[in-house]
Amino acid sequence: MEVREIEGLGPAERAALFDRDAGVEGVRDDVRGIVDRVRDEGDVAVREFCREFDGVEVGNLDVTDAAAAAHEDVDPDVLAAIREAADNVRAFHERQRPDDWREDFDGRELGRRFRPLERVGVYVPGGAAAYPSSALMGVVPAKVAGVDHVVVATPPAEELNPATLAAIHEAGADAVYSVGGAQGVAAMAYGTETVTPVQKVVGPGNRWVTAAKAEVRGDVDIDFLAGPSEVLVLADGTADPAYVAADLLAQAEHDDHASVVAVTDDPDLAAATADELDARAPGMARAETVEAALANDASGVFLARSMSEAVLFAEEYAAEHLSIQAEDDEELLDRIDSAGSVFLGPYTPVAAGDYASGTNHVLPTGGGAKRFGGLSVETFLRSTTVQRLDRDSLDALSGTITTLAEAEGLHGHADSVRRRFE
Ligand SMILES: NC(=O)c1ccc[n+]([C@@H]2O[C@H](COP(=O)([O-])OP(=O)(O)OC[C@H]3O[C@@H](n4cnc5c(N)ncnc54)[C@H](O)[C@@H]3O)[C@@H](O)[C@H]2O)c1
Ligand SMILES: N[C@H](CO)Cc1c[nH]c[nH+]1
Ligand SMILES: [Zn+2]
Repeated sequence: MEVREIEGLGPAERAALFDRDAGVEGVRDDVRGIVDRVRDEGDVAVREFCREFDGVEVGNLDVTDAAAAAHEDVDPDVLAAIREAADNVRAFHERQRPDDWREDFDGRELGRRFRPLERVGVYVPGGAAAYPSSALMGVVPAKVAGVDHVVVATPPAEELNPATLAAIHEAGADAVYSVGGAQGVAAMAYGTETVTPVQKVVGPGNRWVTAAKAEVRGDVDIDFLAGPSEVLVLADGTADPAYVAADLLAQAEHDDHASVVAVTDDPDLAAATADELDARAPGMARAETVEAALANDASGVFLARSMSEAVLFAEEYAAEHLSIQAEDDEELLDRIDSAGSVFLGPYTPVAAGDYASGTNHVLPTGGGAKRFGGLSVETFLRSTTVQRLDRDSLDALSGTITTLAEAEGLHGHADSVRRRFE
């Protein structure tokens, strides 16, 4: 792989890096057709798309019982790993649960309370790879938030992946449907004869899933666009090129459209990382996918003239995962605001957060981290403000309210205050 200097990047190269969309826009028209048909035709369309895109004749779309059975039968070592990961994810997300509060503000009692959504849909991917970990990342926080009915949609297969089913059951999903891709998202958003419609669709997926979430947004709520995986490793000369390359290769194996980047001010590290990528990619089990991801125009190894230039690059990229492998990692982190999830130091591979440390791996891609954060307990909550004023506190505020109300020409508002003092 060629090392590119940031200084020499032209406008088209910068746009490919910083306005990347991982092919999502290119499938928007196709996805609109799929979503419309599922909304209009329900299970018939779902079954047809399962046949067309997954090559599977789906009988019963509802596989909730199969998930319970898989939980009984799955390899005990896999179940133990699922349970430990679920415990860690639960512990981290319980820490996020906000408390209701009321406080006195000069005699005005004001507060906020939080209530869970009632019905949410979690997309659990499963095309090119199996994703039991994504089942935990979507369902566990929803249950911690107190969502009553959590449904899951996951792609069909001649034989559904037992670890994915077991994780869905372990996480506490209430219903599981065997439908993936854009049709899975649409089924949860609009409901079908079999699938219960939900208020919010969350979860990661490939470009068809991501385009479908963009399509249904507005009719139902969504979390954000969590498309093909991304990592940016910000490294200085102290980093080990084998670790830097390993973190890039790990995310590259998700999808041809994954984006993986290393940025450093050290020419030797840049060259060694590029060599390591070239040496290791061809031998990987998913070599074709890895090589496609490394070749895409939002991926690469970049040389900065200074760590300040590298930091600016990382900020503009706003990666889903930001790994900092450098001596002054905390100082560099202080200078970056935009990243989905941050991994500090040589012994914090992105894979730790992908599976088991406890943080959520459903994270914004395509620069979404400039505007919002990843999946959390708040994703599943709505907040309501509450207030109580007494006669004295209303009296103290009445002049301000009536003056503003009259300035707006809304005399009924002013009158609703004055009447209380007549
Ligand atoms: N950003 C995040 O938080 C995050 C987390 C985990 C995984 N991911 C990403 O999730 C994705 C998982 O992808 P996957 O493919 O393994 O599983 P997936 O479940 O996302 O997609 C599989 C579905 O894609 C649909 N599909 C495939 N080809 C199609 C076509 N030509 N036309 C229409 N639909 C088609 C099929 O319906 C299939 O069921 C990867 O891109 C991975 O990087 C992202
Ligand atoms: N890296 C993915 C998020 O982009 C999450 C994941 C699941 N399994 C392995 N990795
Ligand atoms: Zn991953």
